[in-house]
Amino acid sequence: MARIVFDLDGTLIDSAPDIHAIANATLAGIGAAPITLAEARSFIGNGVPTFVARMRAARGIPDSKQEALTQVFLDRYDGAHGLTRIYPGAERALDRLRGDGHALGICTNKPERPCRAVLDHLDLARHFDVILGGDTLDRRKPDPAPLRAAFDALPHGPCLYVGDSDVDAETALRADVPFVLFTEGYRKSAIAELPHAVAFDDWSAMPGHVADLLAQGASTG
Ligand SMILES: O=C(O)COP(=O)(O)O
Ligand SMILES: [Mg+2]
Repeated sequence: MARIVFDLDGTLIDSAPDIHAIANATLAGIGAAPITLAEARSFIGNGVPTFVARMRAARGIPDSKQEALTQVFLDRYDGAHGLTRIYPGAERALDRLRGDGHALGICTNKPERPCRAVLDHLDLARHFDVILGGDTLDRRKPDPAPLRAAFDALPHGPCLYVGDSDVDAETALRADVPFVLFTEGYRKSAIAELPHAVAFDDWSAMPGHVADLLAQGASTG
């Protein structure tokens, strides 16, 4: 039985529309022009402070506004799940993986409170034995510490990390665990440029890939 840890935004859920909406509400609060959904998607992956810094840079907003904008953004984040959708097939895949006896966890750069709020809203929290957000520890991905902490909280077994982004690929590499890449999320690089043990674009095929990987022994205990 394996320990399988998942990224959240762009991996299990398409949350960019909600993040886009709170970004634009935050910008509107200071009379700044909105960003596009494509821009919002491209700013996701390194946590809220980096998202806000990228958003400011895109609209020429000075560094002096970083802290205040981050606070406004965070204040809106807990309730930001009305536009978020689970990727087709992802919930069945989680059911199947749990049915196969694997222990599941979350390691995301989304702050822990909005992470737990959206998982509760979508009734996904019950699948996970450990949840680490971007602010749970004092370091976030691509630092491997949160991913290692997630694996440490699960019963011993081979480890896999499932994510969608360049940040996730780097985190897995630095934590020395095989990376399973979901190709339909918010990655910036080409698939071939991201180190991965296996890539998939359809969640219904994902548990089969996991079974194959584990059978090959391409995982660490
Ligand atoms: O909040 C972010 O920037 C990204 O979140 P993720 O780690 O779940 O992709
Ligand atoms: Mg992601």
